[in-house]
Amino acid sequence: MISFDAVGVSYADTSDDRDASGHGAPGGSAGGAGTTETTDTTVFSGATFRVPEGELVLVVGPTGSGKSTLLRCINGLVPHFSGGTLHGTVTVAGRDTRTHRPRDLADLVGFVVQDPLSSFVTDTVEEEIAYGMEALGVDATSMRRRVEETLDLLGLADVRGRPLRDLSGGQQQRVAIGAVLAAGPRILVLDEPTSALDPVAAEDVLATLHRLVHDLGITVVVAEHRLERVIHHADHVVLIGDGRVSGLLDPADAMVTSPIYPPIIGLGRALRWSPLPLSIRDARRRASEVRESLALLPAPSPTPARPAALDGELPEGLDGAAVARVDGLSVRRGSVVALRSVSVAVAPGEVVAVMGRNGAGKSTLLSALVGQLRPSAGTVRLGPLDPSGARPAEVVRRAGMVPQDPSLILYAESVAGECTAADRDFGLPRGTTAGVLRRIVPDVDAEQHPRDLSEGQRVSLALAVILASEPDVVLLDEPTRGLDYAAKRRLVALLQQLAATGHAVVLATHDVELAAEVATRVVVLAEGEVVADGSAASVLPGSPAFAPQVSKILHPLHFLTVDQVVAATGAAS
Ligand SMILES: Nc1ncnc2c1ncn2[C@@H]1O[C@H](COP(=O)(O)OP(=O)(O)OP(=O)(O)O)[C@@H](O)[C@H]1O
Ligand SMILES: Nc1ncnc2c1ncn2[C@@H]1O[C@H](COP(=O)(O)OP(=O)(O)OP(=O)(O)O)[C@@H](O)[C@H]1O
Repeated sequence: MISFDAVGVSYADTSDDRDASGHGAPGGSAGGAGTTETTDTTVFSGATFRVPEGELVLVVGPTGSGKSTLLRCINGLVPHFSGGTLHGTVTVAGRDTRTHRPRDLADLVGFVVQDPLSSFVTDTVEEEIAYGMEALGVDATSMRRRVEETLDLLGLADVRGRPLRDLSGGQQQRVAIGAVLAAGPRILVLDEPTSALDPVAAEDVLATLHRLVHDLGITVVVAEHRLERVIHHADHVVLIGDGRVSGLLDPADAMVTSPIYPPIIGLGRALRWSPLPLSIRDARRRASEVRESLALLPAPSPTPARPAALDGELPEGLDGAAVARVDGLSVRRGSVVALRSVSVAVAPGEVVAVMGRNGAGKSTLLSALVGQLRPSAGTVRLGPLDPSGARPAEVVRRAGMVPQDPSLILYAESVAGECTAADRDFGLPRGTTAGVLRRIVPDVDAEQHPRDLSEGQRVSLALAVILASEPDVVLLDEPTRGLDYAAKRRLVALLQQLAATGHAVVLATHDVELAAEVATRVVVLAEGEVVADGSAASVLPGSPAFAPQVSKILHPLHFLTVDQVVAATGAAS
C-alpha cells in the first residue's frame, strides 16, 4: 500500500531562495535545486520497502537522521513543499507522490506533524476537529457524531470550545491527533505524536492506533523517540541512520542490534535475555529470578548521587538558600485557575522534575518563576528577587527558561549566529554556547537556518543557549522532544554537572525515563495543586503513570534505571 523504491532525499543549502515561512518555494524543488549556487546534503538514500495495508510501522533513528523527512515523503510534502529533492519513487495506494501533491493524497493520508501549533488552521478545538472532515465533504450528521467520538477518545470534551492557542502543549497535541483521526484516513502518519502527552494519554492514543490497525485495517506509520511507549505496538520497525534506511524488520530482531533502544531492551541486553521482551508483562516473567537475587542486595543508591542533606523534601535551615521558591502561588489564566496555593522551594544542587497530567499547570509554574505570568495570589522569588516586578536583565541572570516551543527563544539566521549572539548577550567567552550544543548533538551544521533544523536539533540549540549562560536556576519545559537516547544521556550529564556546581534545575516533563535518570526530587501537580513532593525513588515507583520501565519490571524493588541494576548485579551495560 505504501511503497518506497530506491528513495533518497537531499536538501539544498538554500537559505537565500526560501520564502520567509521556511517552506520551500511554491512548487517545491522536485528534481531540481534552488535558484542560487547550492550544494546538496543527502539525508538518506536507497530506501526500499513496502508497508502492507493494516500494519503499524515504527520509524526509529537518531536525532536529525531523517525520520520526519521520510514521513513527509508519504504525503507528498517531500518533494512538493519542504524544499527537499526526491530521488526514486514513492507510491501510496498506487498514486505516485511525484505527480500527486499533498492535497491529492489528503483523502488517503492523514499526517500529524511534530509541532501541532504549526498545523492548526482554525481557532477552536471543535472547529479544528471538524475542519478535515469538512474539507473531505463528510455529511453534517456523520461529522457531528465523529466530533463527539473524537472529543471523548482524546479527553478533550472539557476544552471543546477553547481557543487552540490557549491550550497546554499536550492539549494541543491531542487536538492535532484528533483532527487527523476524525477525518478517517486509510493511512495515518504521525511524527513523534506522544512527545507532549502525559504517560496515560500517550498509552490511550497508542491503544487507539492499535485498535484502528487491528479492527479497521488502517495503516499507521509513526516516528517516535520514546520507544518505551510504542515498540510493543509495532508490527515492524524501519531503522534509519548514517544516510541508510533498513527494510521492514521484526521489532525484537531490530532491537538486538539497534543503537537506539528503550530501557526494557537495555535491561534485557545487560542480563543477556534472549529473545528480548518488548512488553513489561513479558519482561516481568523473564525477570523473576533477577528479582529474587536483587531482593537479597541492599536497596540501590538514589540516582544521581547527591548530597544526602538535599535528599527528598527541602530540609529546614536550607530554606533560606532556595534559589527559587513559590509560596501559596495561585495563577489564573483566562477562565482557568491553572495553579492553586502551590508552595515549592528549590535549593542549589537539586534537579526537580515537575510532572502531572496535560494541563496540570507545569508550564504555568515555570512561566510564573520567570515572571512571565503574574500571581493572582501568593509570592514568587528567585533568591531575593520578585521576578514579576524585575527588569528582564535581572531575571535572566538568576533564571533561564527553555520554553516548550524552543523557537520562541531563537532569533538568528543561522546556528552559528545564534550561538555567537548568546555568547555576547551573556558575556561568555566566544565558542561557549557552540561547545554546549556540540555536547548535546555533535553534528549540527553551523550554517543552517534554525527553521530548517530537525526538531531535536532545534530543541538542543535552545537548550545550549540557556545552559551555557549557567543561571542560578535552569527551567526546562519538556526538553526532550526530538532527542534520541544518546542526546538525552548527554543532556543528563550536563544537568548533573550544573547541579553539582551549585545550580538548580527545574524541568517540566512527561518523560518518566528522563526523570528516573536525572531528578533528585519529583513534584507532581494535579489540577493546579501539588499532590506529591519527594525523592524520585519515593514518588516514581508507586505511581502507575510515572513508574519507569525498570521499576515496573522489578516492582516491588526500588530500582529505577538500567544503570542501577547493572551496578547491583555486575552485569555488563
Ligand atoms: N527544510 C530543510 N532544509 C534543509 N535541511 C533540512 C530541512 N529539513 C530537515 N533538514 C535537515 O535534514 C536532516 C534530517 O531532518 P529530519 O527533521 O528529517 O530529522 P529527524 O530524524 O526527524 O530528527 P528529530 O529526531 O530531531 O525529529 C537534519 O540534519 C535537518 O537539519
Ligand atoms: N494562554 C492561556 N489562556 C488560558 N488558559 C490557558 C493558557 N495557557 C494554558 N492555559 C490553561 O491552563 C491550564 C494549565 O496549563 P499548563 O500549560 O500550565 O499545563 P501543563 O501541565 O504544562 O500541560 P502540558 O503537559 O499539556 O504541557 C490548562 O488547563 C490550560 O488549558
